[in-house]
Amino acid sequence: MRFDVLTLFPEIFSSYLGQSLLAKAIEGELVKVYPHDMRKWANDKHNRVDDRPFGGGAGMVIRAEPVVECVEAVRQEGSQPGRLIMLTPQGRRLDQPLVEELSLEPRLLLLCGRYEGFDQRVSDLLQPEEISIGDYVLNGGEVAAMAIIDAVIRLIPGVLGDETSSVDDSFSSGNRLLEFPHYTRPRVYRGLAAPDVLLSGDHAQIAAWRKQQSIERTTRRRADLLDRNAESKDE
Ligand SMILES: N#Cc1c(-c2ccc3cc[nH]c3c2)n[nH]c1N
Repeated sequence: MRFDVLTLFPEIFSSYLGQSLLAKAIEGELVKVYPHDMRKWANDKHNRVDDRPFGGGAGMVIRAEPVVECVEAVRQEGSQPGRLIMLTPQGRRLDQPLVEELSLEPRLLLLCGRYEGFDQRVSDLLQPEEISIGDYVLNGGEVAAMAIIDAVIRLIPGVLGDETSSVDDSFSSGNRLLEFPHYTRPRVYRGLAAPDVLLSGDHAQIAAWRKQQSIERTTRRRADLLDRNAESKDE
């Protein structure tokens, strides 16, 4: 799977690309991530990538020309145009079903804004899909792009080792329960002991305990997910 990230701050992705899971996926040629600096396409006489908004108001707007030309050029680099996604607070909320859908794409182009956002002609000409990672305001689309890459690569076959699977993750398709609590050595830490059932070797009992813990935790913290669980079972 190929990700092209179009941004004004490609350096943000340098250390992110080195994080272990992604680095292994890149090393294993399961994933490729290409940051692109949109400033390279700011070729007007002032080499400006942004400008003041028509109609006045605070902040700056990213000019359409460098963005449209960057997208067109980057698309030429690959064997297929890819699914173009603009990160924006106004977009469709990212959830696990959408992550699963995106993980089936061979190529994603992630368009990261800054300042007050993009000139509207970027959307008019490129018709990007708009996605938001949540109802809070970030300073740009880069963190959202990393969230999408991070969530998607977990679902690409071979990225997670054999010992780890995304199947039982909270929110994976059909699974709307929060994870159960985890414990590891030492058995007792500062007077707090790991539950005996986890050391019993009785896998049926362990599975039952974990399921109960997930249900209790979800009921306490995210009862809304239980409603969605019920709805999806009715479908
Ligand atoms: N996705 C997303 C976002 C953003 C976002 C995205 C792009 C820009 C460009 C300037 N400010 C931005 C905020 N805020 N909150 C989200 N969930």
